[in-house]
Amino acid sequence: MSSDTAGKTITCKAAVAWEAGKDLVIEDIEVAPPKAHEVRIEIYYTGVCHTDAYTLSGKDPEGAFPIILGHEGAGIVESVGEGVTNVKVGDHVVALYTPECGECKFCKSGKTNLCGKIRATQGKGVMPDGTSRFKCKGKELLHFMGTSTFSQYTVVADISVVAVKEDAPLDRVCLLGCGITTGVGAATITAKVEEGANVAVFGVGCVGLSVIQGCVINKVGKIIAIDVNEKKKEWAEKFGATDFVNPMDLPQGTSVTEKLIEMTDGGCDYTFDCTGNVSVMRSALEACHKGWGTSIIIGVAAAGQEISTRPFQLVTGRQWKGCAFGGVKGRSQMHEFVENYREGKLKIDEFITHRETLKGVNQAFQDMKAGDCIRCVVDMRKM
Ligand SMILES: NC(=O)C1=CN([C@@H]2O[C@H](COP(=O)(O)OP(=O)(O)OC[C@H]3O[C@@H](n4cnc5c(N)ncnc54)[C@H](OP(=O)(O)O)[C@@H]3O)[C@@H](O)[C@H]2O)C=CC1
Ligand SMILES: N[C@@H](CCC(=O)N[C@@H](CSC=O)C(=O)NCC(=O)O)C(=O)O
Ligand SMILES: [Zn+2]
Ligand SMILES: [Zn+2]
Repeated sequence: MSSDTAGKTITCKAAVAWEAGKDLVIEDIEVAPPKAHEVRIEIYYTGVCHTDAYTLSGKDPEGAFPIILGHEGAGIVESVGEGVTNVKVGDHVVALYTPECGECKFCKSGKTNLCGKIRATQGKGVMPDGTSRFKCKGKELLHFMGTSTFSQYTVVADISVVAVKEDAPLDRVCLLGCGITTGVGAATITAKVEEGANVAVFGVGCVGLSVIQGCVINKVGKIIAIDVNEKKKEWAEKFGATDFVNPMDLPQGTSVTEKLIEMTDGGCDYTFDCTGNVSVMRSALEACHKGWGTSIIIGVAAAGQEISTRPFQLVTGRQWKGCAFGGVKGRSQMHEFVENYREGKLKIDEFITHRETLKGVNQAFQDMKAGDCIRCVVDMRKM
């Protein structure tokens, strides 16, 4: 099968971030055809993640402008470049900001999902050959996280895309492109939380709720959710948290760490930071049980922020870890996530609190900051 547009430049709408800290602007952009080992995708739906807002804010050391943000997208393959064998025209796909080449030192290590093949160019906002496929008003636009899903058409490396079953709704499985997979994977793949373990999850957003979901899947014991927003208690409980702590409500002089240690008879087996706040990361580590407790950092902290603790915390057996995309290998493992959703074993629909059209993408960013939004899905084909 081939499309009428194959080999031609496509003009379409995209939300362009011209400058840090400014609203996105809906523009007509030109999207060049995919080169060898590249795939052009018509993006149907995209989620908006806090990492998009983080880069737009100007706090991301890798953030450069003008750029097309977005990394939680799903759509249909419009055309493929020479040598592409893993997807074909018409395939329903999810874009992967953590690619999987299967051949590099990282992919072959069996120890990580991070793939090294295109990380350097991806971080610079260009395709693996060092150039961009996007143009607007004669200017080149940068790619974001190898995906740029805030465009009606995008070009990605073939190792940055995975096909999903056609009956998996694109307006839902787009969220497997980041938040849900990240949280569930952090719990089940990175931490490998076990039955009966005591867990604390700091930050009850899409990522934190997904960690809770992963903990429920693995039948842990206590799941203590911590959030400064009282409204998140209901959300945490809906997803299976057994307890909720609002650090603002603790008696004067009691820290959240002390509270968690008291609630778990000496500390948690696993804690997860899903806030991106470095002082929360410290509390999460120090709430771990002496001798074996492990804390997983998921949240993305701004440029210049650093974590600290007394080395004694690690000397006495607590471990600090972190993961990107939950430790999930997108091309090998996405299928399992989609199947679990199709079989009713993985929640996705429940995360969608807001929907916007492409024109409403700035509203989606506002929604995200309002505190009552878990995920907003943008319909890229509606203006
Ligand atoms: N490593 C990775 O691969 C990935 C990392 N991320 C990162 O993960 C983080 C979470 O993402 P997401 O779930 O979408 O974000 P959300 O903002 O939706 O969730 C974070 C939650 O943490 C709460 N919070 C803020 N400060 C504190 C605090 N001091 N103590 C307890 N809770 C607090 C927020 O409350 P309030 O609503 O009041 O602000 C909010 O409810 C972000 O930093 C994001 O960039 C996301 C995806 C992938
Ligand atoms: N560019 C930032 C780092 C941002 C970051 O950590 N991104 C995560 C995914 S967050 C998704 O919403 C990630 O994949 N990290 C691994 C990587 O290789 O980028 C900075 O420079 O601080
Ligand atoms: Zn994300
Ligand atoms: Zn690789």
